[in-house]
Amino acid sequence: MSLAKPILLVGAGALGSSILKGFRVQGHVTPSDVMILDLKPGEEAQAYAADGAKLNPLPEIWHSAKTIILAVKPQGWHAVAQILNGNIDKAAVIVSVMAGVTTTQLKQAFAGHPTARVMPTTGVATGKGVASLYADTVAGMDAARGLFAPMAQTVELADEDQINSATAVSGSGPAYVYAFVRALEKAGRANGLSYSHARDLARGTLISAARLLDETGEDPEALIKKVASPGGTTEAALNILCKPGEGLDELILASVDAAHKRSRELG
Ligand SMILES: NC(=O)C1=CN([C@@H]2O[C@H](COP(=O)(O)OP(=O)(O)OC[C@H]3O[C@@H](n4cnc5c(N)ncnc54)[C@H](O)[C@@H]3O)[C@@H](O)[C@H]2O)C=CC1
Ligand SMILES: O=C(O)[C@@H]1CCC=N1
Repeated sequence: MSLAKPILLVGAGALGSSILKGFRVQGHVTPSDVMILDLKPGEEAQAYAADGAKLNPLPEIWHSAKTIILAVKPQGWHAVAQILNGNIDKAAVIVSVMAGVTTTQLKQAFAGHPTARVMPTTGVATGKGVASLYADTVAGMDAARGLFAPMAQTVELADEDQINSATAVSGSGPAYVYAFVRALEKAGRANGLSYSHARDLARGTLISAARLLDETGEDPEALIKKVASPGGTTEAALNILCKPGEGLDELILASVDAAHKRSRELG
């Protein structure tokens, strides 16, 4: 797994900062390996600069970058491509984490550069994210792996179109899980728990359930059976939550379909 440095990160917002945190946690990229371009650098970008990263360096310096991560919004990336072009090394690998922007579009904007697409989760910040990778060249896939394999469980996609599905399931997925925790917390309060107890119980339930999923490797179905006693409280809840035809399965399917559709539109 080879990762060519220095790295130029364009966009250090929610995801860009998570990537920077993941570099720090895993140590595979150090602040001195990094240049950051951001119009409004936040806390993490500033902390990197304090530790030796170059923050908003002059364009002359961008030429030294061997790997360039594009982490701006899909709506703003054309402006970034215009600014970068002519100021970057022809061999630099372009790694896009942007939803929707296709390899064809990247290659039009960055002619001659190897490219890769990655759909990470913000969980890379802890060194334990999830990332789907797609590249049509060895150089592109090497860069994507080198950046993300140390801080994420990676899935390598052979078909670029599947990155839209990966975006809808895992890129956006953490927000679905947080929405569930929020709903459980609200329901706890509605059922008489104090604010702090409802909060602790909802969060703790997610974290302990996720640990079991991870540590046992068991299917959700088997784990559900271990919680739900026949005729018990869980079954009473699941009869509503998973009501055939109008329960969670249908709601998640419709939600993922909507995200998938939006991912295609963003390109
Ligand atoms: N937030 C997430 O969970 C995920 C986001 N993504 C993708 O990551 C990309 C970034 O998303 P977020 O980090 O959520 O957005 P964000 O809005 O938090 O961050 C974007 C950053 O880009 C900077 N920026 C904008 N225009 C710029 C320019 N011309 N030059 C330099 N910096 C510029 C902004 O100041 C901001 O800090 C998007 O394309 C999104 O599709 C992908 C997977 C997950
Ligand atoms: O909401 C979005 O468009 C981005 C892509 C996946 C997660 N956040």
